[in-house]
Amino acid sequence: MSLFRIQSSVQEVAEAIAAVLNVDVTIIDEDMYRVAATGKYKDSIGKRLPNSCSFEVVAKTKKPEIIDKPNVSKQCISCSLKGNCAEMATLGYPILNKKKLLGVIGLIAFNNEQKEKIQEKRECLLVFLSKLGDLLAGNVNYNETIRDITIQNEETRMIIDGLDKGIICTDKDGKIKFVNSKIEKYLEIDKEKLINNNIDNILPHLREDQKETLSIEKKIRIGNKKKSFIIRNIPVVLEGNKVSSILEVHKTFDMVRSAYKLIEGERRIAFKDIIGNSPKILEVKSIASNIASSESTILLRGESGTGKELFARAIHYESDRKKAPFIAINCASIPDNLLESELFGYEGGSFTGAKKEGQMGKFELANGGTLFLDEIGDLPIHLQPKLLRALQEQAFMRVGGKELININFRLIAATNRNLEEMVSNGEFREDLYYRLNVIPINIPPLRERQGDIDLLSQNLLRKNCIKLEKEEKFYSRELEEAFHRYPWPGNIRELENTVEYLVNIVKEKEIPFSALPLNIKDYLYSLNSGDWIDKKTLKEFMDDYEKRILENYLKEYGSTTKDKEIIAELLDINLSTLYRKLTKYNLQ
Ligand SMILES: Nc1ncnc2c1ncn2[C@@H]1O[C@H](COP(=O)(O)OP(=O)(O)OP(=O)(O)O)[C@@H](O)[C@H]1O
Repeated sequence: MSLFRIQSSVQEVAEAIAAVLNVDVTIIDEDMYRVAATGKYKDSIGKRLPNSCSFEVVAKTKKPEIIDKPNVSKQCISCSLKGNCAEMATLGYPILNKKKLLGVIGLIAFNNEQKEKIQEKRECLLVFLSKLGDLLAGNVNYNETIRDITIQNEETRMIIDGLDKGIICTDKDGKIKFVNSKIEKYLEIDKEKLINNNIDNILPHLREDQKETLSIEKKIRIGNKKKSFIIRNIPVVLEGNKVSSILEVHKTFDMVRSAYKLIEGERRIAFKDIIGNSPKILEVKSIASNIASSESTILLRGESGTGKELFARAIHYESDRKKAPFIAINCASIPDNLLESELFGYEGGSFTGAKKEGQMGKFELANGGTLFLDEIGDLPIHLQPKLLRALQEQAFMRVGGKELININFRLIAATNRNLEEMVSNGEFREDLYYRLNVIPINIPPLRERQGDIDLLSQNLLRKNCIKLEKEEKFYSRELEEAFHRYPWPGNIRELENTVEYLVNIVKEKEIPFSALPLNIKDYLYSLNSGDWIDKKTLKEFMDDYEKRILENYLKEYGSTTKDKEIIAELLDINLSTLYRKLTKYNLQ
């Protein structure tokens, strides 16, 4: 087969030999097919030789063979042409490539003159044919190397074409040598116009001289729009000199999505994950799932820990935006002076401490998806007009930026503050209030959803036993009663923490009332409401007393490290004992 790949060169070699020696020449491959031939056999190129012909013996033994009495010689015994062969003498020489047979060169005499030549010049001919065999083997090797490289190139091209990023390869002077199809699509320019063009004409100011990998964000005008890309410039350095560059071009939007998927992947919430079947929570779930696919702004209201963020996530993941990011930011947890750049991003060098290359804000990150602004009541008044504009125009400017950035996001805001009162006190802009309050959803506190307490507490108990690798536990009757009587000011978050605490500290299967954190027990004792509760033990009375003493000292002397040193000295206990007790009573 390999000789057929270079058939035209093989034919040239056959003709050259025939011209020099004035004999007929046939060259066959390892399967006994005639690859090239001169004279009588020219018409049989491509056909198989007669079965058991003498050249088959050469192929088998990989040794040269001269036959000067065809039809009668022992090598011709089993030839299918025996008795009818017109050949008067043959010389077969194996073509070997690293001991592997590629074929046979055969010289054939049809008259006495040719026969004598083969017989007389036998030694010379063997040397000559060995050189020509090497030449043909070299040609086959070369051809196979070229073929391997072509296949490899094609495979590499297909891999690079299949990447979900654009690739440009330039030489050391910035001339474009290669681009993949993604680049044509991103830049909306044909490959032909890119190849041999200089990169500076396509993506200017990339610091072509750099020798280490650099990433930059770049806005490029494509048609009448500016699009944002993140470009990684990777120099290819050989023996200390840059020989070419590979540019990886990502759509900023795609990068943000992939980063988001990495971080956010496991925090998907569906309405079915929101535990509760009290009529109040069922109603809220039904409203929320009905409006999940709408584009309108939602304002979630409810006390801290009632599940506002959980609802926001469920709305996002049940909306058409579910494949795009859900970006949450708590307006109360970021200092006023940083909030604007966190929300809207900034351009490089716009303030002291800013990154040179600038940074995206939450609005840009949420592009295509949902932005969840928690504690919206804490959004400083000076940022409120900017949020209002971004909401109305779906566009904004980065801090220090001059260009409007268009985005597409849905806003879900949440608060536990009385926004109406804030509006009338001038602390919250009325126009923004109305813009946010398009679909208000109130999430009831846990104390108003008594029916959900058992469901939630049982579910949390199971989850925590598994998480903390504890054997299965159950609540005592008093503890279940306590869960219902306690008003849960911290709502489900407080219930979650309480159950985790109980599973951590109780070794027995049954969790008793006495294991509850002191503040909850104190509250329930203070209710003084009947005999459902376990009686306080002496230890609990003593703990209460100790706690009250410590509270009074902290009130009187303060709670800095220095103050605590003074308190420990006055009470004549070690500082470490004081810290232990403060932790025990939740007074740190
Ligand atoms: N119905 C519920 N089922 C299961 N877990 C819940 C439920 N509601 C809330 N949680 C859990 O309670 C915790 C607090 O919920 P979340 O953060 O959504 O409350 P929030 O109202 O946004 O609180 P904050 O106002 O303090 O930000 C979370 O760990 C959440 O998973």
